[in-house]
Amino acid sequence: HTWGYGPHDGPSTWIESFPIADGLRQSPINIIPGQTSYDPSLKPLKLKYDPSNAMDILNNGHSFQVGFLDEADSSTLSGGPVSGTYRLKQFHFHWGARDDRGSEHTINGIKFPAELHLVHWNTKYPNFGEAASKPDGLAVVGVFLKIGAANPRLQKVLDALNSIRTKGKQTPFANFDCKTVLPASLDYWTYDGSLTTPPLLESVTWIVLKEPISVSPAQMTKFRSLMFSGEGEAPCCMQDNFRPPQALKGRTVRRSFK
Ligand SMILES: NS(=O)(=O)c1ccco1
Ligand SMILES: [Zn+2]
Repeated sequence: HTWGYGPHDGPSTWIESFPIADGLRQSPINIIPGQTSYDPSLKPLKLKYDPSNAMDILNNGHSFQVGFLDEADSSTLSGGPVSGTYRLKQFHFHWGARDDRGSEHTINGIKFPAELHLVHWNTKYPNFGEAASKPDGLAVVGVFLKIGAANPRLQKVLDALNSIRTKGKQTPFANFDCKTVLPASLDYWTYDGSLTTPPLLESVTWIVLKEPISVSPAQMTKFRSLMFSGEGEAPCCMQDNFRPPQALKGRTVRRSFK
């Protein structure tokens, strides 16, 4: 019985197998900008991505993810709220069945149609798996998508979805520069949180960008053309694969901008 996003295996049931679901630093959260604190000691985010590190694109039955070669410090995150160097492992998205929902983080209760997560692990640990179990092990950059003009920078990813329609399908995905999907501004909110999918490990320094990137309704339809289900199973559209906001439990959300 694996987890999912449906009525019988969705976010409200995850606590049964993953008791940390009710922990002190769970993600996502609702960000209330008026209640965040500007921290002048926060450094600018330093992101360096090597397009040749892009390896493959996979439908894992919960989302799709683009995987990166992480054997060297060629695609890294440093600066911002973290110390040390974090290597890019993968990026993926969360989205809704309709344009009025889909993001995991919310701003003043507002949901965006989708949210991009770029997942990085701290090189003080030997690999992603080890890092994922440490309180400073991971750093995830979250980028909101908002409905607007078609985003040409997403097209290469969207075109690859035709090859990974069902759960477990994977195909090569080479030469992709993640910088091209980021917004102009790297202003961010940051807080201590967790993975937003099981095992919900409390190892993530969240870095949520203030500026969204655009996506068109037609491009959103392409996201929704993926399947949670495997080939030959009853088709079940991949949509609403987001966890709702979790309790802040006393945490402070800092911002890098005035
Ligand atoms: N959604 S997320 O970025 O917190 C994540 C990465 C791996 C598992 O869950
Ligand atoms: Zn995610």
